[in-house]
Amino acid sequence: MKTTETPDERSRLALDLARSVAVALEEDLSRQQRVTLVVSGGSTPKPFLQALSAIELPWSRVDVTLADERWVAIDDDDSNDRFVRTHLLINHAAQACFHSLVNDAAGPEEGAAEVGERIAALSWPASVVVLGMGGDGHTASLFPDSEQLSAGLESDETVIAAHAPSVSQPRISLTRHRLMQSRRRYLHLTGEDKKRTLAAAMAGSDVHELPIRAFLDASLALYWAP
Ligand SMILES: O=C1O[C@H](COP(=O)(O)O)[C@@H](O)[C@H](O)[C@H]1O
Repeated sequence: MKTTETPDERSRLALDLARSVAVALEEDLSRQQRVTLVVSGGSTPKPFLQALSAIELPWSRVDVTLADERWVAIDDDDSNDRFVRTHLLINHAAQACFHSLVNDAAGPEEGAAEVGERIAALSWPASVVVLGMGGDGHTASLFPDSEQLSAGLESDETVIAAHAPSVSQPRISLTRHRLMQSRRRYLHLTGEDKKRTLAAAMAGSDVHELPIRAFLDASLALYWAP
């Protein structure tokens, strides 16, 4: 099915989302010393991260981390770490403190305990979590075909190691439990295909079929453009 890209609408959406996130961070920074911002990887967030980076804020008091990560070297093209450093930790946001979801361990199973401790030590609830969604209804690295999906949706750990036949690299993901420890949650989507997936998610209730369902509550702010 054809998806028509409309860059202007996507750029406007990214700017709207960036402004909304910045207002939220500023509001929390007026009441507390440090705030936590959780962002997603993938391709969709690039213009949002760039727009957010250009907004003036007391960024040195903002801790940034990821909803999920591929267990690859931080200079790998597929690294969300690299993605955030390239597109968010620039301009004003270069002053933010970034907390990676990877370490030197051989794989996410070996590395998860240390990463989880480090991420749990940030200021929670997070001010803002910005989620993305794949066409299969996954969010973060909570994939419908993953053996670790139940753990990701139900465990009270901070992170889980995740594998799925549909993706080539091992992953590490914040759990639903940790992602829900947030004052504000946004879902940032583009394209007709994702709109259809979201509509399907809204029409049913099996979180194992479409994991994004586990996050669809009245407080989730939807940001979509064609
Ligand atoms: O694998 C991932 O995919 C989703 C969506 O990515 P996109 O490229 O379609 O924007 C993302 O939200 C998730 O964090 C990422 O690891």
